[in-house]
Amino acid sequence: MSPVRAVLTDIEGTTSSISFVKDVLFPFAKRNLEVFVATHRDAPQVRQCLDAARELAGDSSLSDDATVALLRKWIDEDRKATPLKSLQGLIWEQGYARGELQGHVYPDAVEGLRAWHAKGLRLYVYSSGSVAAQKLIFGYTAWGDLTPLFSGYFDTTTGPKVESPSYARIAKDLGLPPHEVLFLSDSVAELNAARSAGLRTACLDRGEAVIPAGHGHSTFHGFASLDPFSL
Ligand SMILES: CSCCC(=O)C(=O)COP(=O)(O)O
Ligand SMILES: [Mg+2]
Repeated sequence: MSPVRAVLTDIEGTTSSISFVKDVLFPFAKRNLEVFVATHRDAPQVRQCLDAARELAGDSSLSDDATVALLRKWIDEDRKATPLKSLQGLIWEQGYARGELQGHVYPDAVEGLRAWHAKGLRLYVYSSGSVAAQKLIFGYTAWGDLTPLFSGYFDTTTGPKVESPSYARIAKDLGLPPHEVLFLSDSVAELNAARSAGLRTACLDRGEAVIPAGHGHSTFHGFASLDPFSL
């Protein structure tokens, strides 16, 4: 079988802690959403997010205030809705720029990504967080800006992470046969979808969440023991 040429990685639970996303990023967005929308409601990107949220909710007559309330509810429910994810990215951008947020990346993930990049592997991100948010979490880390390691980013505009056509689309975009792409995630539903599209897969079990047994994906507790060339 031909070797792995690219690694496509999830963020939350894979390169970065679930707790950082759920206990730091989401509350930050929830806390700042109302003021952010009030301050930027005329910016085209913000208007577009609000309109798209109303459309998703099936109620184009929702006021901005009601839409903000709905978005706050979606944050609590961890909805992977594209307009919510775009707005979160815009709010986090301010937090990173002001030094109120620092992107969490596990030290073993930093080392692994650097080593694989140095060996010529192409690295990509696929997260439910918007591409802008992905660039921020890797751009503002304790190790500095890690974004030069990555060749590209994919978010929910490519498709849901639990649907196999999304992975087929990404492999096509990379110009690689699916089996030359290794997908890393802590979500069995995502790994199953990637495997159905023909990608190689590895499950990250960092002990932060319960991962059901019997899924059949090679499992690793961090990047240190994970050699993409041996999978
Ligand atoms: C880009 S950091 C924020 C991640 C995020 O918003 C999220 O919902 C987690 O998604 P993932 O696909 O990385 O599990
Ligand atoms: Mg994840």
